[in-house]
Amino acid sequence: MGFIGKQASKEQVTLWKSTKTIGIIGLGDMGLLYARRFTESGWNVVGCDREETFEESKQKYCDENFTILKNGHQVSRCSDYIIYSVEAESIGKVVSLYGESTKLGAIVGGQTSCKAPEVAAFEKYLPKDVEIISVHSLHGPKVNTAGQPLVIIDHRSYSEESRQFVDALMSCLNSKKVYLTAKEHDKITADTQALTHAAFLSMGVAWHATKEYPWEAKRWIGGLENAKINISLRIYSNKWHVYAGLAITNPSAHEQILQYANSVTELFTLMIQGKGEELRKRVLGAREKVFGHLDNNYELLLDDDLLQQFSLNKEPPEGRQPNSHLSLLGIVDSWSKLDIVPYDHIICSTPLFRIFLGVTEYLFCSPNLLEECLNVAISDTSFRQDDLEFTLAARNWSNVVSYGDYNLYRQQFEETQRFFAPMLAEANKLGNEMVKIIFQRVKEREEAKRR
Ligand SMILES: NC(=O)C1=CN([C@@H]2O[C@H](COP(=O)(O)OP(=O)(O)OC[C@H]3O[C@@H](n4cnc5c(N)ncnc54)[C@H](OP(=O)(O)O)[C@@H]3O)[C@@H](O)[C@H]2O)C=CC1
Ligand SMILES: O=C(O)C(=O)Cc1ccc(O)cc1
Repeated sequence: MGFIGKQASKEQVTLWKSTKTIGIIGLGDMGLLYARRFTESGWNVVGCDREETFEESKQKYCDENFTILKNGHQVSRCSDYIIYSVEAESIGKVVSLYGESTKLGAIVGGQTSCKAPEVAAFEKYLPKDVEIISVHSLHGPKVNTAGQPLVIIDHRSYSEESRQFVDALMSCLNSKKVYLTAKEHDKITADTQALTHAAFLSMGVAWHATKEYPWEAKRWIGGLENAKINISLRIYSNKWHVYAGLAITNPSAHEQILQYANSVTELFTLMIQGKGEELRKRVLGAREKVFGHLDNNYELLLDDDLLQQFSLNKEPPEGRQPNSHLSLLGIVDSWSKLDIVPYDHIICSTPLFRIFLGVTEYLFCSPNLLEECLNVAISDTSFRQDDLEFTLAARNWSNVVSYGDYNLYRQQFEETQRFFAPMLAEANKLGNEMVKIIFQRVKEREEAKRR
């Protein structure tokens, strides 16, 4: 579906750059990323953080080429396109504060990860003359925006010119624009992000519970394990509210995280009951449903060798340690039960989701690997305690999300975050490298296909 008939002319964009103002409410990680990228491209940008921190913000951003204003009223009064980039939990409250100050005929959007509460707040608190075109960059603040998906939601635009203006502004990110409705966006992001985060958050809690740094223990060896460890730590190096908001505010996410907890519990139960045949049947059935459509020539996205180099251990042991991979069996079982075909969403996927899919695909589609994993699951007890902790963690995250308890979410997230704190900076560096190399590989492959 096209968002604009045709792009604005160069002259028009130059004129907008000299006459329009872009406002950003919330100069946290994502707001700052946008403010910098827009100013670098020649747009006039103003922004604010919470009013209480105005003096601090002025100091903090004194070397930047955008203007810091006192509060969202001032930003709203003078901006032609305003982006709310605040915590999902407080979007309603923040829009209720500043919405009425929006400049006559301006356009408003937001960066929150779930759009239902965001557009509800816009509809409730913005004057009717204001247009609503929202955005969502499907990546974290430290990822290069080029080539990453950027969702644009035209919820209430009144003219082609407004759409062209937002399109021209967003073009400076060089992201892949994807046009969706708010409802489509929330369903797809639940499918891709909710389960991914539930799995990696649970891994972190399980390692924390056994008081084991996985890169030190000699049991998580090999590329698949490196990917699990790096992504889990990457999530724990972000802010808790990003994951809490995304899961708690999205009703589809609740259902999916609950399914993940159930899948993991049921698979673990089959393991400890020694019901090998039943486990095998269930896992192979799920494989058929999720990966059955891939033909024999399908080239896997990732392999163990590629991921070997990304170990947090300075002297990683050689080889690969077989593992029951409960977290990965659980995800494919959940996709199967929820009728999710993860490939359908690749256009709208975050880097973490793509890596997760790559790792899962590798386990399920490489000859013998899944068989080995099922054998370990049934007959090798060395991962049982970890699998037990993992199951408890998955159920716990599901409970916290379904109760909508932000405080408990924060407490649990930050406890595990503290456990990993000494390694987060290093893990982030390595994770960035991993994301970059994998992204490059995908690009090369797409180019080769086109040739
Ligand atoms: N981080 C990520 O990976 C991604 C996040 N998102 C979404 O983007 C949004 C922002 O996330 P992110 O930048 O990471 O989070 P941050 O916490 O870094 O940024 C949010 C900012 O909004 C500020 N804020 C809160 N209330 C107000 C207010 N009344 N007026 C002005 N500023 C205010 C916060 O200030 P204070 O800290 O003082 O409260 C903070 O600086 C969230 O909804 C998140 O879900 C989307 C894509 C990726
Ligand atoms: O890639 C991921 O899943 C991340 O963890 C980063 C992220 C977090 C929140 C979003 O709304 C979009 C991307």
